[in-house]
Amino acid sequence: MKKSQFTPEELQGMPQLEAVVDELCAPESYEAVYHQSLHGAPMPSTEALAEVVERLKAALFPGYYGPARVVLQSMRYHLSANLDSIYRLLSEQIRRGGCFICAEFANDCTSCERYSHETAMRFLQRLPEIRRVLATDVRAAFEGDPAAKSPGETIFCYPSITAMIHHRIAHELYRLDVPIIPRIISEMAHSKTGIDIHPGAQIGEEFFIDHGTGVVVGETCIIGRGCRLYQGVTLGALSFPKDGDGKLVKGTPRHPILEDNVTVYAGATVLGRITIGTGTIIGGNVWVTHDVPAGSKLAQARSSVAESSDKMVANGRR
Ligand SMILES: CC(=O)OC[C@H](N)C(=O)O
Repeated sequence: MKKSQFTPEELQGMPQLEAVVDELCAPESYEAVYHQSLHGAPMPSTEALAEVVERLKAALFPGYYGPARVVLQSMRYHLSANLDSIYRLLSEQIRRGGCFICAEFANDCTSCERYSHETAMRFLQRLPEIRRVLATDVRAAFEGDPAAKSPGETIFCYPSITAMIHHRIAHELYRLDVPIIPRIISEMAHSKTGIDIHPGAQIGEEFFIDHGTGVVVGETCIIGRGCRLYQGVTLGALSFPKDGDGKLVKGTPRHPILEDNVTVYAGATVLGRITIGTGTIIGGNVWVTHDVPAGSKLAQARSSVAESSDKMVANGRR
């Protein structure tokens, strides 16, 4: 007889494992956390979407991303093959996103196949405009940072450009009402850069976030052209209104509007549906919850100088 592969101790554990399985299979345990795929569509794949974004980066910035040796004579061939792959991969992910939301809300999604191909194509048709706007972000990064030695350095190295590539892709998919995929793409950039921009945020041309870590830009923000943020800036909501049933009201405009050429320095927090007028400069760590007229300069109170460093230490010890 063949010897059991399990030790006596392992076999003794089996009934206990079975009890765990029983509990996890009870409807009251899984109901709130179980996703049933619809029409054979599993959840969107983060791996496939990462490939879509990498391929889009190669299409938008040839030579910087994707095949390193792109020459002008071969660009059409690289691009055509790449766009063909993106079209197929993205259609499938859009289909999965559509089926995901239908499963969540028990909708009927019989046209998901046609919807996903049409939507992927409409997105691809926006690529030339996405590239045009991203080129203005690159210019803003190069012209806005004395430490940047060339526009190419910002394309290849700057978290702001990584975040904006993801954002401008995600925002177009969001505008096309694609469920969940835009958010997955935004969160990829968030993990990579520490910059958290909701795909719904409307951001004008020539946008630059210097350094970037800890920046948060909320869903209903509207940002004009030529704005600049530094690390740790929050453009957030001030309150969370609830409906008669005590449920959070979703989707209402609740984040700031920054008019053109606004600069917000490190650590500042700007909250609520307020308007920050053109050309305003908000200093580091300032907290703003009211409208600000154009051309304002907001600064934190100056920190006072201690009488002497000896005294500071002595006071600290007492
Ligand atoms: C950025 C921010 O305000 O976050 C709070 C919340 N997620 C909201 O969107 O309102």
